[in-house]
Amino acid sequence: MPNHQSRLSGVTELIGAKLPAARWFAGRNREATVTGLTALPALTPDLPVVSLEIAEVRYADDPDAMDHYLVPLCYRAPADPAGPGLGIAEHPRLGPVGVHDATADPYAADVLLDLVASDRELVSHGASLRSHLVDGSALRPGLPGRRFGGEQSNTSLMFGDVAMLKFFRRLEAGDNLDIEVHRALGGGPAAGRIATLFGWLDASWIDRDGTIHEADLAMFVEQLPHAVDGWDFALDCLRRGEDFSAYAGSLGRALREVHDGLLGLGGASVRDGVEEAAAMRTRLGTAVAEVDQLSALHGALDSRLSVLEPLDYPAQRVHGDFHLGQVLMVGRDPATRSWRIIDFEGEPLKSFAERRTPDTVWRDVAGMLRSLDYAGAYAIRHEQTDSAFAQEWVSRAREAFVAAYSEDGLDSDQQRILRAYLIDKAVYECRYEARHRPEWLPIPLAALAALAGTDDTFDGGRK
Ligand SMILES: Nc1ncnc2c1ncn2[C@@H]1O[C@H](COP(=O)(O)OP(=O)(O)O)[C@@H](O)[C@H]1O
Ligand SMILES: O=P(O)(O)O[C@H]1O[C@H](CO)[C@@H](O[C@H]2O[C@H](CO)[C@@H](O)[C@H](O)[C@H]2O)[C@H](O)[C@H]1O
Repeated sequence: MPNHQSRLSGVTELIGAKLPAARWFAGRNREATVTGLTALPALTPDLPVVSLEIAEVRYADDPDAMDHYLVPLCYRAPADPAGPGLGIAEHPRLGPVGVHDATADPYAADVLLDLVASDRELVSHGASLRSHLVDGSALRPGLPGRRFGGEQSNTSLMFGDVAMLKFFRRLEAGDNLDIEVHRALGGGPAAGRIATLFGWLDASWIDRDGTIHEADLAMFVEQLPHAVDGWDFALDCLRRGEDFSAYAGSLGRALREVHDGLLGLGGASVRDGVEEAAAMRTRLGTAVAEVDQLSALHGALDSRLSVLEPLDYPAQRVHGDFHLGQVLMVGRDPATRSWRIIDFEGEPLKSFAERRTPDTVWRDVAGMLRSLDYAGAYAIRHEQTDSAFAQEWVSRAREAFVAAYSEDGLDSDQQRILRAYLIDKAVYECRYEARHRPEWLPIPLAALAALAGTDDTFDGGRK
């Protein structure tokens, strides 16, 4: 066994006990065990020791499956004034230590900034940790680090008002999709639609079986100024009674520019309508098995998907999980503020291989149309917004988004394709809501009831 392997039953057990409750742990509803914890080369020689560690996770329901999660730690003396952190554990080299979450530790934040602000490789016992600096021009020494407090599925550190370091929690073997897209679009015509990439961290390590693993660990980007999440921005408009169509139009143009840029990442291919309809039917079947309320719509939705079968249509790299939470309105001045698109990691319920496969741009268009519908439905259900106003708000926003995205409007095939992807997205949402937020399930269910109707086309904004 390579001796960089932590072999810390104490620390491994402690992390194993904490992991199931972590916001970022995707296996919360499964019986999961941390079967190993591998320390990458330490970032500091003496206590406090900052150490990025990789937890190997296995599942009782699928013994062949294994995930790797990134766990940034900071070991401190047990009597350190910072307290015990996650708990005290026995470290084989350091002895008893307080095990702290490095993403919540100001000293660790300084050390991490120092790492990402340089081009460096640290090597120890067959494991390697590398920082790649692409653009350090905005960085200043001593930028204070703090953990980002907003909603997210990974964990980010903010440095001053300049930079953001996003740690990917569930690691993907090889290149991370988000970094790949930011690298590919940076410097090109769509660069203004995304955050500037400052750099990234990657690593390789050897597990107990001698298998070599490689993964990207973190993305270091520009902190977008005065950024408001598109979901909050849209709901504020609804609350103020403000029309969203101009914002939706600029969002449509932004998506179009990003899609044009993404074409350069892997090029164009073709999606086979027969295969895609079959894949959507499989996903529908899975959702029906998980969500009882869907069974009444199963037959009608299944037959609506046949619309794809005679069609072959272009595919390329896309965003994959495009909704209002994945766009930020940036800037304070209403005259100059504009949209940025973030988080190109794709749908969390898909495998990494599926997320990388070229897809149709209509998946992203459908995602945003569904999201606009969600905003209106949420306002009606949870904020007592007038129903007629909210429905009109949604229709106008959806029409403006599609019109700006497509410039010349949709031909009849595109309308049919879009309709099928609206169904597929709402089916996905039913699974997502049933698992995470059952009280929101009526929103995609209502959309599916409308989409199960007999019309095969996308009727402007209304369905
Ligand atoms: N470059 C950025 N600048 C400022 N805030 C950002 C930036 N990127 C993301 N955020 C904030 O972080 C939140 C989560 O980002 P996201 O990339 O979706 O993370 P995750 O994949 O972990 O869910 C966003 O909704 C936004 O509020
Ligand atoms: O965690 P991610 O941002 O990758 O996306 C997941 O969570 C989203 C909810 O936070 C979920 O989006 C659904 O709810 C949104 C409102 O909260 C709505 O705007 C989206 O249209 C709707 O799909 C997303 O599907 C899921 O992948």
